[in-house]
Amino acid sequence: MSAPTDLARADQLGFEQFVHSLAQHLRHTPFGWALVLGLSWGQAPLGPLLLWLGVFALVWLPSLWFIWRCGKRGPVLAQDRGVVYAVAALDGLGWGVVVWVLAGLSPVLDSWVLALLCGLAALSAVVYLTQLQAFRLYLGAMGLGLLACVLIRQVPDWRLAIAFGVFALLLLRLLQPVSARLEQGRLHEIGNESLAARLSDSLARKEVEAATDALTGLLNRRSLDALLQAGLSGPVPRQMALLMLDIDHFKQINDRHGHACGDAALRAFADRVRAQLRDGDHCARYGGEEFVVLLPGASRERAVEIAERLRLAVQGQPLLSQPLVDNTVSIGVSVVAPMDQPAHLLERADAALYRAKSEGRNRVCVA
Ligand SMILES: Nc1nc2c(ncn2[C@@H]2O[C@H](COP(=O)(O)OP(=O)(O)OP(=O)(O)O)[C@@H](O)[C@H]2O)c(=O)[nH]1
Repeated sequence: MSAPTDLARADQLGFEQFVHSLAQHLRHTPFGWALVLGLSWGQAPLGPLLLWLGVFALVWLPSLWFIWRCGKRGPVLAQDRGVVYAVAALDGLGWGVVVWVLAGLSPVLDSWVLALLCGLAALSAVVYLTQLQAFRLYLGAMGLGLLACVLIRQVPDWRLAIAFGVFALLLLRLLQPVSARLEQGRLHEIGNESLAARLSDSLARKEVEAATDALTGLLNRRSLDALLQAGLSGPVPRQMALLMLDIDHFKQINDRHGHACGDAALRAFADRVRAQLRDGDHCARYGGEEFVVLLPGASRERAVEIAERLRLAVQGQPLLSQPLVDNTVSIGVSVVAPMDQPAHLLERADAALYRAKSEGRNRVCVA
């Protein structure tokens, strides 16, 4: 069972395909006129033929323009259906009234007119496959010209009118299952599209979840490992510095104000650090109240400068004001050395951090 939105979308898609095909169909109308002129040349009076052609062309030109414009701006079923269907009906009528010009002149011409109308109807079936309602109008308008001629002028023979009617009904009957199958196909296509969009959305969400720390929104340890690995994987490792940050006396926040307050302090700390970094620098939560900042391209001096800036940014303003949480941060700095593996860089920064803690906290130490 398809959702109403899918059905509406399938209808709209069918309509778009129809307008596109109708535009092509109308562009080929002059070939039909040439066929009529060529085959009835010398057998039908030229005056009525040219009059038919002139009037048809007067209707055809604005129809073609409208359908072309509609196709260009993107047809909208609810808005354009009326005019598009009117164009279809006028096109059918244009061909139907050719009977008035050609019928009754000779039995051969009468049969030829019937063959022309049936051939046109069969050719147009492909165009109208997605809009059978419009096809009914087209065939009805065509048949109307024929029927009016038979009723009023008694030409061509009734049998020819009946033959066209039977042919039109058969054609519609044959098209119905094909058209229904096409609609099913469109529904499947739309269903597949929305499924693919949902899957790709959820995959993107899962990828973000797998790469980030849920509490702070920073990169998690897995992403940090991948970044380090990528940074150190070339034959000559890229210049890079690593800062390991640890909030001083963090345990006291939990002990005094509770775990939720500790979480809020971690989030505030993450925001504070993030605000100090440039695009291209990375910040990850390494675990607990330990964070790592990766500074691609940074020298030892630059890394120390940034670490000092981070330290002052934490010291300068309480992490939380209600309740007051005013902790400082200790930072260990390491820079990439030849033959370094990610673990080496982390170990050196950790050792520098340990030194910063043991020397009294709230300071930056370099490995
Ligand atoms: N609220 C909260 N607390 C955490 C989280 N992860 C780790 N902690 C707490 O962080 C505290 C870390 O304490 P310690 O390792 O003793 O370090 P510290 O109190 O910061 O002391 P120093 O690092 O020596 O300055 C522990 O109490 C952990 O329970 C977390 O996600 N949320």
